Amino acid sequence: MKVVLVDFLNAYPLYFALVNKIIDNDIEFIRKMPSVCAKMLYEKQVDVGIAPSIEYAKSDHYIIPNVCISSDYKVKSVALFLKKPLNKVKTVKLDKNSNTSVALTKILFAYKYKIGVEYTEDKADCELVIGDNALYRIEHTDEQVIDLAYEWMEFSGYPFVFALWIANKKIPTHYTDLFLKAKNWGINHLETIAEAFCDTHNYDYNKAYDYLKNNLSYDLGENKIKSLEIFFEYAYKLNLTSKKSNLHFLNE
Ligand SMILES: C=C(O[C@@H]1C=C(C(=O)O)C=C[C@H]1O)C(=O)O
Repeated sequence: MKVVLVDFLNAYPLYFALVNKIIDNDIEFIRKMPSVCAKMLYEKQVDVGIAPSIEYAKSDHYIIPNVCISSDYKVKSVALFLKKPLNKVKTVKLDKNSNTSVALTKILFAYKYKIGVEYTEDKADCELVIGDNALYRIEHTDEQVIDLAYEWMEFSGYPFVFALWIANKKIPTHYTDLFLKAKNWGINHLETIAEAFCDTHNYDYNKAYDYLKNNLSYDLGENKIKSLEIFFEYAYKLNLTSKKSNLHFLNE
């Protein structure tokens, strides 16, 4: 079993216990940026992966139930950094590590802000940044920062789901059980995880812990499933996906 993992602090709680063999397993792990996780999963270079949620809507894959990377209010690490007031923004630079937040940005500009903008890879009036890069940038910027989980909550009324465990084929329940056990271990050991991250990254422990505890959540309950359905509907409406997506969970 080959599994690709998102190499951001926000994903650590889902796999820390597996990668460090706190929970015994025979899985081969690779860590990549989210957009690369999506590609590897799609090209079947791996069997399972943590991948941007929008990828599910582009595939005929399976969602592993009861687990995701989401935010119930503000996520902190998925943000627009503005050089101008929002109503003056004409160009938006996207983050090439992301797929889901790129789609979310496009949906918010089209349907919430109702501003026509040009998307670019170059310097722009406003920039989408995700993950650890966003956590660092927030510390050192005087730009206006717009939190995209908060914006989605205001727009849709639901907590946003950034990433899912996705399998590109049916896998034995033994493995889905391992992923759920790892999540449960992770959410009960956020101190250990924040500490391990700060040992290898130049980041403050209290901030890492606060981020994991208060900005992120990992259960995939009914309101988050509803949120995914609404997100996929808007993505389809905006031609970001080519089909209307029904959610298929493993072991159902
Ligand atoms: C919350 C975040 O979620 C990430 C955002 C993703 C995306 O935009 O495609 C994919 C995986 C998540 O780990 C973040 O990186 O800040």
